Amino acid sequence: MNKTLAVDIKDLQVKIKERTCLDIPSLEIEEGETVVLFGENGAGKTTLLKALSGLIPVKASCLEILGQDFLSIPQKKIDQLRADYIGYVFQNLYLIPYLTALENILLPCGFSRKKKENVLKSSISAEYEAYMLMARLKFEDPLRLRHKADQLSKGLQQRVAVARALIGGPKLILADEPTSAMGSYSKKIVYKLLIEYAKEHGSTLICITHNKEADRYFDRQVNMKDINKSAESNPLW
Ligand SMILES: Nc1ncnc2c1ncn2[C@@H]1O[C@H](COP(=O)(O)OP(=O)(O)OP(=O)(O)O)[C@@H](O)[C@H]1O
Repeated sequence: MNKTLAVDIKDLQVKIKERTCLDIPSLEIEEGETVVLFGENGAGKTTLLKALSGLIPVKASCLEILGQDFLSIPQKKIDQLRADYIGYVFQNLYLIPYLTALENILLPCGFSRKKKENVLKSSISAEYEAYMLMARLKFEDPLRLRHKADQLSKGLQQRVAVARALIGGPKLILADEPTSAMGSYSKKIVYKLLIEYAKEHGSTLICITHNKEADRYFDRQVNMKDINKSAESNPLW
């Protein structure tokens, strides 16, 4: 049987300030696969996730994400596809500091009718789904979801960012070091939820981590130095 690819890349190149940061001859990730992406600092992990979500300009002979040809569709459509089908935990989180934790989690349902509809298929409301996700992340005190995002510790902010990425059942979940500010107990909870959620929804998960303990939770480990030719010539390491 033919496999369905969530990510199909050929000859992908990304230049930042005249320097080639990514030079990836080929990368295929199957629909529903959970992948951990690792590599040295500066190996291009974050840049790769940005390229996969259409956030930066790239050169490639093939960049198909969730069956959509990102090289031939207008940026506006890519932005809508990202809102509808991708959940992204950014390395810098990008929570809105003056909104509450709950309002931050609900944001994707405001940007995407698809995500809102998805939530309402399985939950009585988006708010209820947000509470359920945070309960699964062992966010002990639901009242703190009413606190402004910048009043929470970095570890709790990361959990809020994870819940925001998961709400609405995205087909592709991208997580950029989602547990960097957490202790080992919390890390385990977050990885467990990311994997469980991806499996429940048939979503593809790509997660960057420096945490070797995380490897065993994922279907596949991808080392940047095995896929990125420009990594060999990176002057940083
Ligand atoms: N905005 C930028 N301006 C200049 N150089 C950049 C920028 N973004 C990325 N780079 C460079 O691109 C390369 C890849 O960076 P990237 O952040 O993707 O690596 P990474 O593997 O995610 O690193 P880390 O583990 O430290 O987060 C690095 O050499 C970095 O210095």
